[in-house]
Amino acid sequence: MDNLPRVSANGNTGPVDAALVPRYAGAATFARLPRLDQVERTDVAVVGVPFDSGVSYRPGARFGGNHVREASRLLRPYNPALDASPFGNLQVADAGDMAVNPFSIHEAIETVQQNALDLTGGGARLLTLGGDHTIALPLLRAAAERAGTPVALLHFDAHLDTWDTYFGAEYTHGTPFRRAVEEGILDTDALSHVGTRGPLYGKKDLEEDRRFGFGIVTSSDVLRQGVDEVVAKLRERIGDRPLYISVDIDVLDPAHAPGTGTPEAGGLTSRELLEILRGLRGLNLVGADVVEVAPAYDHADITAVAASHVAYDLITLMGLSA
Ligand SMILES: N=C(N)NCCCC(=O)O
Ligand SMILES: [Zn+2]
Ligand SMILES: [Zn+2]
Repeated sequence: MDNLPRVSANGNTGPVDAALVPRYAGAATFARLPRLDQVERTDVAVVGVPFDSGVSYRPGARFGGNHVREASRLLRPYNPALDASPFGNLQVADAGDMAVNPFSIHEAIETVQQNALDLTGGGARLLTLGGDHTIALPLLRAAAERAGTPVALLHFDAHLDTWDTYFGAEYTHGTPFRRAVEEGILDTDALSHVGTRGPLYGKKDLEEDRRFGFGIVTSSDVLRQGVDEVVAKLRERIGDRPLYISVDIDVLDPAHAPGTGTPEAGGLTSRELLEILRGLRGLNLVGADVVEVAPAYDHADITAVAASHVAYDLITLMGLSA
């Protein structure tokens, strides 16, 4: 362990104390937490996947993880919205980045799956910072293997990501959830998209998506029904199943998340997204990701700040899980 003063509780090594070491000093780990090699056990591992070879439009999400880590320096140890101290309830550590091959999507997918299994071997849960949405497939494979059963999926995104192929390619950022359904790793009674909007290729996209078992809460549903009604519907659909949450940051309106590769107008506010997440307290959250942060299109770290808070609330939820 380094000799930096940390905010620690319940035997868990916490973030470097911002009252004693300026929060902008030193190399960035998520929320200034210890690295994985600095702790003896881990309840939640935060890991980056610097991979964006699966994108269909603007690249750059390979730089997302470190951009979110930099923006996460301002996170504080107590989360009043959930009345919890996530880094005191759990040992959370930053596992660094997976060494994924940028020239072979197939090999990258294998690496993500294997690294996810390695990191969760001792019972830790994973919070992954993307990377493009392709990586959700191997992360779901690992989550289902660890859960020993297909998992429920709550998918926040402007897009369905249940398309079939692009240029004949099966593994892209627009196709992970179709592949996951085909592979039988998702519990098809408990699949939800939230925040969906924008033009599609055709009505067939929605028909196929429904056939796979997905329920959709569109971005306008969130506006018209409100957060509480949406949360109640999601909770009912998920029940006590092992749950994986995948957050494509483009679920947010481009005003709240400009730094992403396939932006769509009319999205959620960061407040709406955080409020929905906070309504999920007590569910059996087994893993989560925040993907598609592309710093080259970000301004004033707007997207990275939102993503870091989403990751923080997801970790808090892991500490409040059933
Ligand atoms: N951002 C994600 N994950 N998918 C977007 C795919 C949109 C498209 O190329 O049609
Ligand atoms: Zn998307
Ligand atoms: Zn997506």
